[in-house]
Amino acid sequence: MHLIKELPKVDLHLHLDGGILPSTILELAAASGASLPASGTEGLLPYMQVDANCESLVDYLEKFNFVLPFLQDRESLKRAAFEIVESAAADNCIYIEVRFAPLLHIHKGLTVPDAIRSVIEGLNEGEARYGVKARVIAICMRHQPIDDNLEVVRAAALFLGKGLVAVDLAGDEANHPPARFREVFALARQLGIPYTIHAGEAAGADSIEEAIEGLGAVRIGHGVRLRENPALLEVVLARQIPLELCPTSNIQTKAVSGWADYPIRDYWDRGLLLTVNTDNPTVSGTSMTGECEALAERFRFTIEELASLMRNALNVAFLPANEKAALREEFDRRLSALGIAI
Ligand SMILES: O=c1[nH]cnc2c1ncn2[C@@H]1O[C@H](CO)[C@@H](O)[C@H]1O
Ligand SMILES: [Zn+2]
Repeated sequence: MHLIKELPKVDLHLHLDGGILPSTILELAAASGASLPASGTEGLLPYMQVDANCESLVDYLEKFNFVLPFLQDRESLKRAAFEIVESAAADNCIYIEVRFAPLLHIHKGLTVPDAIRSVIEGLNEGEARYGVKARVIAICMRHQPIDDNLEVVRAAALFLGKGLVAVDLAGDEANHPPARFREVFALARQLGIPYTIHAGEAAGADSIEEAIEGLGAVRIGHGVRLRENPALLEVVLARQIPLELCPTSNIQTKAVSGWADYPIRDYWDRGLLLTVNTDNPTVSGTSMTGECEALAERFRFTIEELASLMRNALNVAFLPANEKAALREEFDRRLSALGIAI
């Protein structure tokens, strides 16, 4: 559809390690002397991106193992963060929240605060260069010990309002239900750090309910399986708890069986507060433009509806009110320059 590329966009659910470019891995490997299973970007892509054989979230998560060994020092983290902003700028994003799990980047001597600092530095450089506002969400990982996740939350508190805006919980949802992490998110609450939680992707509505009621999440990562509990759907609707939908990823992980069954139009018509995001541009082979095009083609989302999804994202961003207001002004200016009225 006309104007989708130009539409100002907001990506609230974007994993740093899911958006590494194959060309960057080639360069990082060359610099460190590491050997790779392929010599060019095309040959590397299958190691970094899922294909039609992806059967589950566990299959999907396997792709991250390929890139993580290259992201264990300050410079590579900083570079990855900078490049995420660069790609977002090419997609006409005006604001992105980039999430990453510090515990996955401390295998060669970095500390958790070092890792967070490096990502913030890269995002700041990207923001200065490209004018895309970029903030960090630190992720706790479901398969990691509680104590280590508590350390992530404590480190996140050091950077709150200084480049970091929130914490999250990600990883293998089906085998690690959210209830085990109550203590971790109680600490986040105590420290005043807002949080979103991945739920309702590889597990059903119970997981969403626990994320909201048990853990106190103010946004839900994915939440696409919410329809499995109509009563809970009513609660999420009434409280206008935002869902960070990632359509392409949700279909690849089999959270939803296919595009025909993807519930976004139904959720939208019911008035749920929806945002649309990439999740992992490289792993999923997508972009914000790609996600918007899919919604336009498959569900007849108009450019005005797509713009409303982006405005929803601005409204629920983990930013102070004054920064949000400034971004909303920029957003409205860019929309009116395109002749889009919502
Ligand atoms: O859609 C998802 N659901 C759950 N976990 C995910 C998803 N995408 C990525 N990660 C996990 O988050 C880590 C830090 O970015 C990634 O390494 C991956 O394990
Ligand atoms: Zn995710």
